[in-house]
Amino acid sequence: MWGAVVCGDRLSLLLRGALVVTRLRMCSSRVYRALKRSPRQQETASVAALRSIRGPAMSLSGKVAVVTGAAQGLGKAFARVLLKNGTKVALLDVDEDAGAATEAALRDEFGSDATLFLRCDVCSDEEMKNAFQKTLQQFGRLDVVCNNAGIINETNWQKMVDVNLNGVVRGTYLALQHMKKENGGQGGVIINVASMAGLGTIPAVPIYTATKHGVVGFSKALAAASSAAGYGVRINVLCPAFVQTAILSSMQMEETTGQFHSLINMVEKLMNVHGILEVDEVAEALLQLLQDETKNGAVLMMNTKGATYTNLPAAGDSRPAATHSSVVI
Ligand SMILES: NC(=O)c1ccc[n+]([C@@H]2O[C@H](COP(=O)([O-])OP(=O)(O)OC[C@H]3O[C@@H](n4cnc5c(N)ncnc54)[C@H](O)[C@@H]3O)[C@@H](O)[C@H]2O)c1
Ligand SMILES: CCCCC[C@H](O)/C=C/C=C\C=C\C=C\[C@@H](O)[C@@H](O)CCCC(=O)O
Repeated sequence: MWGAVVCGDRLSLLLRGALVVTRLRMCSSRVYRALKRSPRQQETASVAALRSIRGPAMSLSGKVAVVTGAAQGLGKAFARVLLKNGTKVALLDVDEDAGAATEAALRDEFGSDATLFLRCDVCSDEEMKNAFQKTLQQFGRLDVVCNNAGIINETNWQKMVDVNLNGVVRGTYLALQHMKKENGGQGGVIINVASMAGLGTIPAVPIYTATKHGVVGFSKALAAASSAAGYGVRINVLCPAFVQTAILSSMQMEETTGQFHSLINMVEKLMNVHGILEVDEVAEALLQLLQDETKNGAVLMMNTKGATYTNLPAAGDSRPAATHSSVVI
């Protein structure tokens, strides 16, 4: 009889252990790879690769962005890379303390007028609407929206669906409302953060997997609609593999009875295959999706081996999905 067994501490201890073992293994192999290449070669390879496939570049200087889930982790790294490129950033997050601390740190680094923290739950229509309004009041325009907030909680899966999928839909539609040209907006770009779990599957977290597949499908469909309607808004998806942030250690996993170790082993195997990225590496990929004006409906997946655009079929394209494009960064 299928039933869910909440594994709680034992499972998270096992996973933390797997994370530590994997990280040590990955560190040693990444150190080995890094040592094999000189710093210049390493720098050249990564910067040239990122630039080599970029189309005409959108300037970020003087632009305004909203980033959800910006108090820590990937969202904080996204906010920082945008600020480094001259963008003003509204930091939206439900965690008031972390958000205020991140705002203070980023103001110290980029100036008091560069960023604004707004406590905001992406599950709330009212709070999201108000946060977008306050962003426009503060900075006068809106050019970039990164719907990044997300959680992993297979126990309270309804909440996870609300944050990971409904929150992305809410942020995307608010972005369109303020940016699309038919409403008097200047156009812009939306980056929705999915995961490689949105392109394949992680059996240990089936509902998380579903939310990320939903983000990919929604974003690609709306990108095609935006293009057809002439909104002037590009919509792209970022699908990182594992990244060193709090989400991995904070998750509560519920799983079917009797497959405990096999599910954990699958996650550990995926970690070995994909490695564990640093947040700044993913932030560089975000820049590419933002600035490459040829990218609309693009899905950029990345792990420690590099980044690849996947060729998921566009709307109306009946050909089978060829998952990988030729370019690897
Ligand atoms: N870390 C990874 O391995 C990984 C891999 C692929 C994709 N992702 C995705 O990246 C995104 C960011 O995750 P992270 O790894 O930085 O996690 P994180 O836990 O470090 O940061 C997530 C942030 O979102 C905020 N948040 C959570 N619920 C919210 C809500 N209802 N409203 C507003 N803010 C909320 C949290 O307070 C936190 O600051 C998520 O969508 C996650 O699914 C993470
Ligand atoms: C229990 C850990 C949850 C971590 C969630 C976070 O989003 C990290 C995900 C990291 C990697 C996921 C990899 C999934 C890989 C396989 O599903 C693979 O089939 C994907 C293939 C995609 C493709 O080639 O197009």
